[in-house]
Amino acid sequence: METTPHDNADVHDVIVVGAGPVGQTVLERARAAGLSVALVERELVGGECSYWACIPSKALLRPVVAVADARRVEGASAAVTGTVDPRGAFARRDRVVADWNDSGQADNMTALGATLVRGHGRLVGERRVAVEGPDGAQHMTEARHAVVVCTGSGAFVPDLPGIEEARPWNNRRATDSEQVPGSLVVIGGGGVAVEMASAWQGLGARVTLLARGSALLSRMEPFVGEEVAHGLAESGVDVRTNTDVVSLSRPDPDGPVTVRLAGGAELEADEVLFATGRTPHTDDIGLDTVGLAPGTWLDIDDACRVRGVDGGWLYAAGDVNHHALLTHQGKYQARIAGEAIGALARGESLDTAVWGAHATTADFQAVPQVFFCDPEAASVGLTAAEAERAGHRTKVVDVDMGAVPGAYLYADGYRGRARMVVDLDGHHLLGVTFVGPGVAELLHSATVAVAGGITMDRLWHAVPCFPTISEVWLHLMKAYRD
Ligand SMILES: Cc1cc2nc3c(=O)[nH]c(=O)nc-3n(C[C@H](O)[C@H](O)[C@H](O)COP(=O)(O)OP(=O)(O)OC[C@H]3O[C@@H](n4cnc5c(N)ncnc54)[C@H](O)[C@@H]3O)c2cc1C
Ligand SMILES: NC(=O)c1ccc[n+]([C@@H]2O[C@H](COP(=O)([O-])OP(=O)(O)OC[C@H]3O[C@@H](n4cnc5c(N)ncnc54)[C@H](O)[C@@H]3O)[C@@H](O)[C@H]2O)c1
Repeated sequence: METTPHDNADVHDVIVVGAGPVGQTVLERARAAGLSVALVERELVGGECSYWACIPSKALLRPVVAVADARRVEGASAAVTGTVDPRGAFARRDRVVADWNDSGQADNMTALGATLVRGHGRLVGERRVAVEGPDGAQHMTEARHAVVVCTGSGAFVPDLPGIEEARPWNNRRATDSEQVPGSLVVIGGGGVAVEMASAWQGLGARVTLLARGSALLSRMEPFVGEEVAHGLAESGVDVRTNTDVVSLSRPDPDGPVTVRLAGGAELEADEVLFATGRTPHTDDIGLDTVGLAPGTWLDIDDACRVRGVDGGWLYAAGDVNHHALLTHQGKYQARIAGEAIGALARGESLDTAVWGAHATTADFQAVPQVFFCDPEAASVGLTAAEAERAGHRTKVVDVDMGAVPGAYLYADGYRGRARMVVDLDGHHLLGVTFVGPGVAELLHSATVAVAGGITMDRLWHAVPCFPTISEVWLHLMKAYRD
């Protein structure tokens, strides 16, 4: 590493701000391209995903879904004699988040050859990042080639009357809590709401879910929200759609919270969780010093370069660009960005053609998503409505998964649905959706088919094993051809 003569800034090829899964992946690809990298992190190496989102939420859901699965199998159900043990679930959760200690992940980053700089990073003009350390000291860094913003997102909580007094949970308390509240009101109808309602009901809370829209998981096919609402209700969750929260209060700090609804009704609960979306971590990262508006999602081109910044040195990957707020999709963008930075550093030009090495094409055509509630919901690509809006001529094929032998062997009275959306001009899949127990691991087959543009004639030759749930593909293909 060298330093600039005028202000002793440390010079690296690449500076990555934010060491969540996305920043870590940029680092890995940049190192693979032979570039030196500084990784700036203000909190925990591993980000929201490792400590307060994907990992702990799935750790809390797994025992709940495992017990629900066993209860659906005659013979096995007799072995389920009690409820989920929250202490065991919390202990397992604590283990998988390494007790919120990031030394293992930090060591992995330095083992890759990165310089880890602890502190809050802010852009200071072109290719420069000032890092304010935990002790308040400023450390200046400068990049030869690129700065990559991977600062992620935080919970968005609406500014309702009484919100502060109510001390609501957000995704952090919903994933790191050590106690099961007697009752919990969950506000929202997206992924965090349905997963956390599933988890906390299974852990023993009485959960009420309040969604302001008419459906849950409204970005997926409409039948998904219906099936998930049915599953939540079966597990005991009180699901209410078309319900607007107007104010909250908790007059006694140790007492219950009151949630007031439009129309005048009130609900009382031990805790209230806002699962109402995300806000980008861009309000205090020096965007104004490079001509961008603080607090906004960062608009990027195909290779993840931030639009509106001259010179193409500023990149943004992960939640912060708002393409798809998912770890795997952010890591995909990170791989593309890392490869692009490496190619440009070698003096090569970029391949930003559709599905090219430096284009995030999958962000637009093949984003896979799984919600790990009970039942699981999984989709990739376009819904039927999205395909129609985009002007495709389509055939939509639906099947009842309960008729698939692998499914009815998996669970008695298996309840699930699948849909594929076929492009009638290209004869390939635009989107696939599954909802039902155990469908999460089916999804990658659909992702390969959608991203690969595999024709329906060739897909007819992809034989799913008997009797797996994957035979749903055969049912879909037969329904399509017949
Ligand atoms: C409850 C919940 C469950 C989820 N489950 C899933 C799931 O199962 N699967 C999935 O794919 N996605 C899931 N997501 C979404 C997933 O968590 C995000 O898409 C993912 O964390 C994005 O990764 P990231 O690296 O962009 O950001 P983050 O994980 O948010 O990491 C950003 C990092 O940047 C650091 N940082 C921020 N600002 C600065 C600064 N100025 N200087 C230095 N460091 C900074 C932060 O401290 C943080 O460590 C879930 C989200 C939630 C809320
Ligand atoms: N398994 C997974 O992959 C997984 C799990 C959870 C979350 N995530 C991702 O994390 C991101 C955040 O999830 P999320 O569920 O918080 O956001 P979301 O955007 O998916 O859903 C937000 C919900 O809150 C509602 N809402 C928004 N403002 C509101 C208000 N003022 N009052 C009442 N309701 C309001 C919306 O109508 C919507 O139902 C999503 O992009 C999601 O994909 C992924």
